[in-house]
Amino acid sequence: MAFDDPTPPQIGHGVAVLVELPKHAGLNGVLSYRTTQPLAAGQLLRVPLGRRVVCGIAWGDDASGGAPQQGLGAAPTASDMAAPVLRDVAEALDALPPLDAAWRDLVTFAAAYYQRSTGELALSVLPADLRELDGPALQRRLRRLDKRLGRTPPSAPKKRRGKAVPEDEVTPDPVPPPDIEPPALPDLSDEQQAVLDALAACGAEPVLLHGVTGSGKTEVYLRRVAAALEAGRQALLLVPEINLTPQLEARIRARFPGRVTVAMHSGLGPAERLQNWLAAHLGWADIVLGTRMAVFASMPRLGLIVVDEEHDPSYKQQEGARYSARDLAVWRARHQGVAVILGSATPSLETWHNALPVPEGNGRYRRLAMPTRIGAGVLPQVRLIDLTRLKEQFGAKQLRDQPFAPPLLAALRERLDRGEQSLVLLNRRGYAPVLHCTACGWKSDCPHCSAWRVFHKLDRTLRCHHCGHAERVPRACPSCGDPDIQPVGRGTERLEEQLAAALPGARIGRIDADTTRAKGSLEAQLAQVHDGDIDVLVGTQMVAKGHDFRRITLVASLQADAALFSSDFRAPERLFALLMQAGGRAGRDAAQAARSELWIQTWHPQHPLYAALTAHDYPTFAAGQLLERQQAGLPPFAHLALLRCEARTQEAAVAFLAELARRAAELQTQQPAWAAILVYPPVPPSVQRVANVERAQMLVESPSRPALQRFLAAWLPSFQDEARQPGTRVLRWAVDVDPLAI
Ligand SMILES: Nc1ncnc2c1ncn2[C@@H]1O[C@H](COP(=O)(O)OP(=O)(O)OP(=O)(O)O)[C@@H](O)[C@H]1O
Ligand SMILES: [Zn+2]
Repeated sequence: MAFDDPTPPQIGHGVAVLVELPKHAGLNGVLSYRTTQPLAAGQLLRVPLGRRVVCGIAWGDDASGGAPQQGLGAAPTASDMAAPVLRDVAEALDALPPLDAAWRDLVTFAAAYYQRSTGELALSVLPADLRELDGPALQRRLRRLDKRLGRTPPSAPKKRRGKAVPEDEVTPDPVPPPDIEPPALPDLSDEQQAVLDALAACGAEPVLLHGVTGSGKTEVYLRRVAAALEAGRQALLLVPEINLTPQLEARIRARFPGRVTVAMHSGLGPAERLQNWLAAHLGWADIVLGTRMAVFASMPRLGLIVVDEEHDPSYKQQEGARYSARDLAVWRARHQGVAVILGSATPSLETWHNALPVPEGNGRYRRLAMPTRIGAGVLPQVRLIDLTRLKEQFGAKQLRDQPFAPPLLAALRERLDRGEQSLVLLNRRGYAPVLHCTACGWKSDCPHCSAWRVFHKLDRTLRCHHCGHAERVPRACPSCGDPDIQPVGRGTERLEEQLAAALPGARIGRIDADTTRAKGSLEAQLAQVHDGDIDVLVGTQMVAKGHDFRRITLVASLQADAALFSSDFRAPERLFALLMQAGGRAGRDAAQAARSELWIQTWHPQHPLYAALTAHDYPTFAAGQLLERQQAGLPPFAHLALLRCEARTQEAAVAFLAELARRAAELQTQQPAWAAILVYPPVPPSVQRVANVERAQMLVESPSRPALQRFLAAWLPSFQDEARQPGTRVLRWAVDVDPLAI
């Protein structure tokens, strides 16, 4: 690759600079400029672009083929191309070391894989504030950071006329931690010890740590982090949603006093995000704890990557470059020759398949298991309640008004009497998913979306969860005027109300997206649970994962069945993971574990998913799912891309995709290797219209990943072409490689 060339451009020569330009611009984001000083590849710059001055990254010398950026945004003509007059680099931010080759390779790979421009991806993963900084502002930020961390800022690299600044000279040395008494460590369980021995021996091979909930995976991560820090390296810890686990950050800081831990996630303010990024990039931070965006952290001494709860869908970015941070973490670790640990009690089927030995799987990862809970704690006993029998016994009305089977209610009361906590899961917020008029059949649909508006009783609104459209609840039916409009179905608000009625005196709490909007409110509510101020917690999947609740001994899931029959082939996998994780919140204290239970109310108690769940048997569940996937030609046995299109009308969206399909067929006749790729007809997604925009999607399936990659790259120009056609009514289109939700 051209940018690996360590020779910097000569003074007065052209330099290729990466700027934030989308792929549509056709340049992959590389433009040429003139420089009057030697620039190392990866150096952050300020460069003129059109009428603005923007952030750029020196990407190699001019031979790497940037288009000239000249004039005031004028399009280059053929004669300009012959003798380009380059604009000058405005400024080099040389108080910062350049982004290293490993980082540049990572963004180059990610951009190509997810079909984005390198410039767009590379700059979008830098903190917004960094992109705005000029030299003096950067100096001020560095001094502030230096004060906070007590480190000396790097001096600007020595300028040597026409000579490279070798990368190892700008890579910071690790700073020895101050002498602070480390906290006492727990004695490792035999399983933890065995896993750690194996990890110490297995070098940079990717590892799946398959440990049941409460088996002590976090302790294993922390020991490996400690080993990396001792070796003078930095550690990167990825978690699905950091707000959900404030505990973890505190635990890491307590474990590594004197070391610098920084967080990277979207909940941080811009100034803090920049500080933390700088600390990582300068090598001052030893540990980076972050969500998916942190996979792009610049870490010059990276020595370990951990991906906790690797199966979690939030590792997949759902807009812009739709990258999978888990997959990029594995790529990055392999590319840099560092260890990566993927941890989960319910691995994604892709990862499981990678970790199964040949011939069942493909043996790419090492699999290490921790099948038992810490302190001889047992996993919760699973109890299935047959809703069909319940309905026969009590009638439909009773089931609506009082949604708990009598034995479940008795079990909840028992917990209450013993002073233990319960968690009731319902994956639907609001009071009721729809309001309905008993006289004329009117339903609270959203005028802008193909969806119902949800009834929120607290503020008496009807709110669309897709477009946000909210209105006061009408007093009477807007269609026929009848005053008898009724909530249909149940959300967490209503469940909270029904629980309060069924369990007089119990302190009931609710945690969902509605109760946690204010900053800090989730932390406060979780603290209430941990402090024992709540007896029964009602919540959505937000509370099902990751939390180390010590006093919960009962978890109940009230209506989970929908996922069994979803058109999304990943729905059963997600349901299994959710229920396993939710059950995993119960009985985490070994003293109480023996009587911990996971209750599931279902219309389909015979379903094999529930049988596997009852036996806590992930491998059997996974084997069944993998067999189905293999027979149906689905991931991990095939590779998918999903094309999404938005337009004012459904016809326009479908026509756009249909035209692309036609062009795909043309391409396929040209290249025999692409003949096996299937392009399915365009279809509307489950919610077809959102905020008055019609959506359509088209699935592309390939038995080979490289073939799909090359095919998409060849196909993409026709998208740009088609979208530029005069009279096109397409608003947006996007390519989602390895889509998670179909
Ligand atoms: N060796 C040990 N000795 C005593 N306690 C331990 C040990 N290892 C872990 N623990 C404790 O056991 C509990 C569960 O551990 P941890 O949270 O790491 O489990 P986990 O495998 O990450 O679970 P989950 O997948 O449910 O998040 C924690 O409270 C932790 O402090
Ligand atoms: Zn809407």
